[in-house]
Amino acid sequence: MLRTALQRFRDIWKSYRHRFVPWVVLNLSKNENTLRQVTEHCKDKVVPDEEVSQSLLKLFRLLPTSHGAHQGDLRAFQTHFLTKVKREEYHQYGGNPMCGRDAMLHSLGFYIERQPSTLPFAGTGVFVAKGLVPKGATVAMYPGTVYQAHEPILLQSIRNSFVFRCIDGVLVDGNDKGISKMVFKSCSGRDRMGPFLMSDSSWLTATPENPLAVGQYVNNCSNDCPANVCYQEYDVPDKFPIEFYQFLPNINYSQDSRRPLRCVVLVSLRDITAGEELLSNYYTIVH
Ligand SMILES: C[S@@+](CC[C@H](N)C(=O)[O-])C[C@H]1O[C@@H](n2cnc3c(N)ncnc32)[C@H](O)[C@@H]1O
Repeated sequence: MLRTALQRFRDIWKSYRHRFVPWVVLNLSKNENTLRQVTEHCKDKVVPDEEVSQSLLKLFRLLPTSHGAHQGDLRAFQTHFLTKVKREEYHQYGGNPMCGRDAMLHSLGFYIERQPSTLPFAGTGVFVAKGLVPKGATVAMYPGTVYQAHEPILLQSIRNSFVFRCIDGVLVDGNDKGISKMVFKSCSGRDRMGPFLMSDSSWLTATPENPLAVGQYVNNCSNDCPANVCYQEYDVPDKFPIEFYQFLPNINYSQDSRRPLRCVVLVSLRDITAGEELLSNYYTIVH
């Protein structure tokens, strides 16, 4: 009897896709209507990965590429590596890349920013500050250090409400303070490819260079305010241009991880207008 109960608990626990412990344990009973139910794994993605790639590349092409490369490296990069499309857009703006906010507005048609949440006692939230987010758009990224299921995260996870769990057990620690911050910076400084950084650590500051990288501040929906965005895992494809890794706000904890870099993006479930707060489902059950 005890074994059956334990088995049942294990099955339910495994089927949770995203969970921010102990938030789930304490609040699920109050917010049962906010559960997202997905019938099969393959139906979990709201938009194909290719669409996510296109949105990211549209934005990254307009961001300043200076950090992580020296002037000489940069010149070489601009001459030899810049893709044709990027070069055209770069020159269209007089060779001056835009600031993150303008780049986002120009490429995606909206920008988002952190502000005090409209929900009681919910701290900081993320809002659409300008423009319109169409349904199915990549609205934000969940930054942080990526731990494979077998890697140790105990110390970093203590009193940390920013540890995001993917269905395959991969964890993303999106805390921008304390030991989590130190771990991200150390991993980010470790990994380089020639002149290029392999990740962006500016999400740890108040002004991230990639303006999408504030997804860790998106709050959970309530019974009265339904979710308007949902999480979606995105494994960076092999063909992703090396020069744009410097804008990805995720890094593997382990240097010898053989898996593609796991990112998590937030995708809009409906059109979202300026002034609205982004709200996700912290609990998704995949049957
Ligand atoms: C991933 S963090 C989100 C960012 C958080 N709002 C902050 O300012 O640090 C998760 C935490 O946000 C708070 N939170 C999220 N959704 C909430 C809601 N609907 N009502 C109250 N608090 C919420 C809880 O404290 C939860 O542990």
